[in-house]
Amino acid sequence: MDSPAFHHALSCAFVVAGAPSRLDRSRWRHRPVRSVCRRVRMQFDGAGARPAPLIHHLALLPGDGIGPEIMAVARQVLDHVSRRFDLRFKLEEHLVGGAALDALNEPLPEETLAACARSDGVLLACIGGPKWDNLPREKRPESGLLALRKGLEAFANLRPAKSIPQLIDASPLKPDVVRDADVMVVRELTGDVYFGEPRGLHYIFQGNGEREGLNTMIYTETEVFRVARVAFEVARKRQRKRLCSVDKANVLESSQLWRECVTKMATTYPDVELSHLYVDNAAMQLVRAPRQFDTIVTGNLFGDILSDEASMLVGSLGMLPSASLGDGTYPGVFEPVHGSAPDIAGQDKANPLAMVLSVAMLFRYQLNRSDVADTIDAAVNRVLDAGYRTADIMSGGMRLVGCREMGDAVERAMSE
Ligand SMILES: NC(=O)C1=CN([C@@H]2O[C@H](COP(=O)(O)OP(=O)(O)OC[C@H]3O[C@@H](n4cnc5c(N)ncnc54)[C@H](O)[C@@H]3O)[C@@H](O)[C@H]2O)C=CC1
Ligand SMILES: CC(C)CC(=O)C(=O)O
Ligand SMILES: [Mg+2]
Repeated sequence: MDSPAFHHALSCAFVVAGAPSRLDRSRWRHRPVRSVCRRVRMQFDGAGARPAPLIHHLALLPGDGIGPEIMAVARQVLDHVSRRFDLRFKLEEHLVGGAALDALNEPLPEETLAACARSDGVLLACIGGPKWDNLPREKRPESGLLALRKGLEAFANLRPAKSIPQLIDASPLKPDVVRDADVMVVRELTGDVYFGEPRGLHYIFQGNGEREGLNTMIYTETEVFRVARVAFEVARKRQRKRLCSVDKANVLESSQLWRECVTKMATTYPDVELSHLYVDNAAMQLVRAPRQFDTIVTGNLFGDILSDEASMLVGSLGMLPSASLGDGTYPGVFEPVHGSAPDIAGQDKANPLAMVLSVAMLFRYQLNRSDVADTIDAAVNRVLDAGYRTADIMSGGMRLVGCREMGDAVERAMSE
């Protein structure tokens, strides 16, 4: 699972037949060499000179709510990484979500998508908030997030939820239930009911004296095969090599197709043990006996819900990072699982660790630097060992800190 070759394969080598592109690449690829190639290219100062460090161009999207607070911590981590590993970053902040609506009346301005598309990796904090909740659908911050994922063809969202011994008491579940739980949710991210097709077939309609809301749940075979393939690859590299596909095939045609495609894909992966669960049962099993799960593959809607639920294996949404990956044409998006937490925004209460761990996933899955990722993961571990806790993971005898102090603690721990 941790071999550079595997992560390189995951982040850039999945060849997906028939994946339509919604970007005009020639317009946005200002630089001659693609991101994935840039990673392995050395830059030379001149004949006989020492190779200069690579410059990684990263697009940072702080977004809304607690977004700017946790993005500040991500920057701290990147600054430290830059010094310690002699890496050079060009960090560019761009607007998305409510912040973009306020400034430019668009939840995903074209320049933001273009900058992300030509970057070497995208770090996104979170978007949304009550201020924008009553806007028309296409003007909501959430539409900007969906358009970003779709625009970058980030169809596979890896959401690891691994119980952390130091946080066993932070989980509302019994220690005996969550201990050693280690689940990787692979959530399909650019299809399903969030992207009902044909475009425009989603509405609230006034007819016959009452309103009607409609969305369409659609999966094509191509969409299921490509995410299933990622999930089988992930499962294959894990120790237990088990994959559970979660659907609602007893009721939904799109789920029936999902199950057929995943089952077909399994013939290519005889070393991976495939099982199927209906989503209602899966939701119950996840809190009843989470250790039965290894890798889960599921659709966009079910994955959204199940991964928030899985955060309770660790203790807080504030601990869950994610990587949203495509076939390597565009960079991945590295983003916490949580939203903008308006209830605690601007109060220095947010847990920045999901964001920090998402930075680690950027190095592991996108920049092919598992050594840097390991350093960041280890620093988070040390900080928890030392007893630092934000309010969401606080338990008896620990040291309550705010977002900024947690960031400082991570930075110090990275130097140890
Ligand atoms: N990827 C994204 O940007 C997402 C955005 N959203 C948007 O976020 C807004 C709020 O949605 P909610 O349903 O409240 O979900 P949420 O994930 O923002 O918050 C749920 C609960 O978890 C807590 N929480 C979340 N992240 C935390 C952190 N890092 N540290 C400490 N506590 C944390 C919050 O305080 C809240 O009590 C909405 O506008 C929603 O659409 C929701 C989910 C994902
Ligand atoms: C706001 C949603 C579109 C996103 C979400 O809840 C998620 O990606 O987990
Ligand atoms: Mg969600």
